[in-house]
Order: sequence, then structure tokens, then C-alpha cells
Amino acid sequence: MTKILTTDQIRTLDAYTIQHEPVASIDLMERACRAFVEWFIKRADTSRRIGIVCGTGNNGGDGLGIARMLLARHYTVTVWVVEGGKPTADFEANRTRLLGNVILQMIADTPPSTIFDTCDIVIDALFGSGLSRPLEGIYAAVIERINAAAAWRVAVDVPSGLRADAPSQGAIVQAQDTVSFQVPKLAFFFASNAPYVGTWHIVDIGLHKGLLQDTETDHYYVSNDDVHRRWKPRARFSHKGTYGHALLVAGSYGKTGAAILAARALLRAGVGLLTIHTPVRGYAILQQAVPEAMVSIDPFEEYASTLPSSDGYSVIGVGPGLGQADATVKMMRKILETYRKPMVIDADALNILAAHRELLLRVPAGSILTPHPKEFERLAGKTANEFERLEKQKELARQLKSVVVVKGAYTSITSPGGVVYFNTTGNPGMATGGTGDVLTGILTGLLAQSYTSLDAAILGVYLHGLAGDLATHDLGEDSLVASDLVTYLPAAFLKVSGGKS
Ligand SMILES: NC(=O)C1=CN([C@@H]2O[C@H](COP(=O)(O)OP(=O)(O)OC[C@H]3O[C@@H](n4cnc5c(N)ncnc54)[C@H](O)[C@@H]3O)[C@@H](O)[C@H]2O)[C@@H](O)CC1
Ligand SMILES: Nc1ncnc2c1ncn2[C@@H]1O[C@H](COP(=O)(O)OP(=O)(O)O)[C@@H](O)[C@H]1O
Ligand SMILES: [K+]
Repeated sequence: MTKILTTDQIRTLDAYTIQHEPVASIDLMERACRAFVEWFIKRADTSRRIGIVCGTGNNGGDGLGIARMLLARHYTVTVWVVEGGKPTADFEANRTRLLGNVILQMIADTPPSTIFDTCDIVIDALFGSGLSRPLEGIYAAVIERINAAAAWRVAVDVPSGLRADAPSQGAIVQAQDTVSFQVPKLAFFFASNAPYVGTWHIVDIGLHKGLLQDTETDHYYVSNDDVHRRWKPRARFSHKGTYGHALLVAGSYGKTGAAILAARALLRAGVGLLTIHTPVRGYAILQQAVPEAMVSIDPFEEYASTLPSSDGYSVIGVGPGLGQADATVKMMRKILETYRKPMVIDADALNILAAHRELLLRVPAGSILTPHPKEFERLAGKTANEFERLEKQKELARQLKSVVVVKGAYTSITSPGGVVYFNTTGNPGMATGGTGDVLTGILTGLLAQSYTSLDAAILGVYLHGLAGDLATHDLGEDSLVASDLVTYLPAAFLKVSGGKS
């Protein structure tokens, strides 16, 4: 698991590294500059004209160090320093080291609109993690010019003006790429910050490994290695009973497709047996579309109303295409009154819980809820920003002793203990109807095979996104449809298992 740390934690790590490695503060800055430059030179050749915009703090100090290193590699570099604020010691040290290499262009007033016209690339080193209030005045004016520049904008550590652990206000640099030191910052995972962060990249600056390991956090992001460790190979003498019997309660008149997508994904996720409960109208369709599954037929024609029995199923997945008819609400009530094993709850099943809140408290411990942001809002109420939403998500997971998965780019998975795991696979091609139904199927299939709820959620969300990435590699984002995720799920399993699936 890769940690996401707060600015305060990173500051502590910086100080600890300086004291215990030991390394001089300026040498740590030198390492940060070198890490940035190594990243940068792989992506820009010396024909590109570079502008570096510096503040007078340590982020600005980085900018000056980067300028020196790029000049030594024969890049054409112009350095601007925005006046104001007491320069830090390391900024001063790097200013001295730069003397004679380049003349610093000081900015004391609103710069002309043409200021960055001669730059192919603007490196933003105005402010980093030291930001303590919204940027305004001269800083806002410079940022306006940076954002208007027809150049590739690259931020050092964080885009200037963006707060790493809290909602941001004021002027913020809109970087296309952010090269961040050692660990990603929480703000990078939120949709509202995407216009500022662009694509983020992590470079290692060698902060103290021991303390990095010991630093506690509630926030992680998921890598291929973490997922590989959670995946379980099938045993030689196993049989279909080993892999659970899932019940999928899905589909209504006009929405049998949702049941098909979830069912197909469930089977491809490796479940032993699958029964789908669906209204009469869905029966013939499902038997043809998913011959591997058994079908339990509801007495009602168009929507589900009565589940004969929930006994004997290892897991219930409920929601895709379900509808919210009164009879369906009654059925949900009955399920929640009788079934005590973990469930996967999605789509209309979540909307039913939101509209009948007494049912919410009956969700079996260890369940997985998979709302998209709108469904989450119905469940947990409106929030002013994504930081607040994340806190509510942790609260809901704790309250229900369940895993809450809020879907989107960087889907967030919250454990019952309130720990958050951000998924890193997936792409905008997946923003198309039915992809959520596929996820419900995958998660239900994994839970049936006695993965823990948290492992099922982390592995399942990762596989789902990876299937999307592999599909996109062949088909492109625009043409991706939900069925493609099912088609590419086997390839995703193969990749996660290191070819052993
Ligand atoms: N040893 C270290 O601490 C290292 C720090 N590094 C760099 O240092 C950065 C942090 O540096 P600093 O802590 O000096 O902070 P910044 O360079 O981000 O900001 C400088 C100063 O600006 C002032 N300021 C904050 N908000 C302002 C506002 N709205 N208007 C005007 N002034 C404002 C504050 O007094 C702050 O200390 C990191 O992001 C990273 O780039 C790296 O060089 C790695 C090592
Ligand atoms: N831009 C994106 N990047 C990564 N994943 C995405 C993106 N947009 C959507 N997805 C994924 O696609 C799925 C959409 O689910 P959902 O909103 O429930 O759709 P539906 O109800 O149509 O099935 C989620 O798993 C989500 O994480
Ligand atoms: K910056």
C-alpha cells in the first residue's frame, strides 16, 4: 500500500530525514531538484524554451536549483522570481549558487500579458506545501498569466495555490503535470482539483524510510503489488462448492440488461454457482444470455417482489436494474430482516435504503455498498466539498461496519475502520451506462469466494478498472461499452495474478 500523507507529516519527515540521515537541508533540496530534473529531461529536449516561476520559499528554492541543473544541461532557461515574503535560507543558498549562470527577472507588479510568450514550458515553483492562505494580489496576477500561457505547465510538488489536505480557494495554477515529492497529496484524488493537478507523478527524494514506514495514515492508494497479494489462486482439489453460490437480485422490465451485465461479470469473477432472481419478463432473456446461471422467477411480471428464500446463498448482490416499486421495497425489507451474511448493495437497492433509512441500519456487517457520488449524496446527505464527503464516507462505513465504495476516477474504498484506499486503475471510457453493474457482479463474485469484504472491494475495483484500461488499449475510450469490461476481465485477472489465474 502506498501512503498518502498530510503536509504536516511530510514536514516532520523532512525534518527527521535532515536530522537522522543526516543530510543538510540544502542537500535534501538538491535531491528534490535532481529528482524533478531527471523526470523532466525524459520528456523535454534542449530545444524547448523554459520559464521557471519562483516564489521565495523552499518551493522557489527548488525552482532555482532546477534552473541551475537545466542550464548545466544546456537548456534555455529564464527565471522569474515574484518578490514579497522573506526568502528562506535554502532559497538564498540556491540563489547564490545560480549567480553568474542567469539573471533573475524580478516581478514586483502585475506582469504584461506577453510575459511567457517566449516559453514552450512554464515550471511553476511559486508555492508548494507551505501555502497558508489563498493566493491573491501579485501572486494571483502571475498565476493568471501562467494559466493563460500557451505553454506546457509543470508544477513542482503541488500546483501553486492548491492546498494539499483541505479545500482550496483563491488563484491556483492549472498544471498539465504535477511532479510531487515522495508521496501523493490527498487533494490529487479529487475531481474538483483535476484542472489544477493535471496528471501527477511521484519522484523519490529519499525521505527517511523507517519513519515513512512508521507514519500512520488513514489514506492509501492501491498499486498492482497490493492487489496481487490479495488475489487467491484456486486449489487443485477444489470444486464449484468451494467458490460459493451467489444470488443476484437484479433486473426489471426494460432493465434486464443490467442483470445480464452483472451476471456475466459475476461468473467471470470466478463464482462457483450463480442464481439470478428476476421478474417473469426477464426469465427467457436471462436463460439465453447467461446459460451458466440458474434463474429464480419472481411471481411478478415486471419487477421483483418476493424472494422465495435467501437460505443457502454465500452472498447476495442486489440492485442493478432493480427499480424502486413498492413491492420491490417490501422485498428489500424482507431480505434485510432475514439475511445476515455480507451483501453487495448497488444502484436502486441503495436508493431504496436512502428513501427508507430504517433499512440502512439493517445492512449486514461486512457488506459492500457501491454508490456513485449522486447515490452517495442520497445516502449520506450533501457535502460542501470532497474532503467533507470523504469524512462522511468514513463515517458511514464505521456506522454500518461495512465497506463503502464511492465510484468515479480514483474510486475511494473505505473500510469499516475508516481507512481509505484510492483505486488507480480505470479511465473515462468507463463513463458509460452499465459499467457499475459489471462492478457489482465482480464484487459479488469475489465475496462469494470468501474473500474478506475489504479484499474483495480492493481487488474487485482494481480488476474492474484494469479491465477498462486493457479494453481501452485495444478499443479506445470513446467506443468502450460495459460488456467490454466483462470481455477483458479474464485478461485483468491474468495480469493481477502474474499469469497464474
Ligand atoms: N526540507 C524541506 O522542507 C524540503 C522542501 N521542499 C520544497 O519546499 C516546499 C515547501 O516550502 P516552504 O515551506 O518554504 O513553503 P512554500 O515555498 O510553499 O511557501 C513559502 C512561504 O510563503 C508564505 N505564504 C504562504 N501562503 C502565502 C500566501 N497566500 N501569500 C503569500 N505568502 C504566502 C509562507 O510564509 C510560506 O512559508 C515543498 O513544497 C517543496 O517544494 C523540497 O525542496 C524538499 C525538501
Ligand atoms: N473517468 C473515469 N475514470 C475511471 N473510472 C470511471 C470513470 N468514469 C466512470 N468510471 C467507473 O465506471 C463505473 C460507473 O458506475 P455507475 O456510475 O454506477 O454506472 P452505471 O450505473 O451506468 O453502471 C464506476 O465503477 C466508475 O468508477
Ligand atoms: K508549485
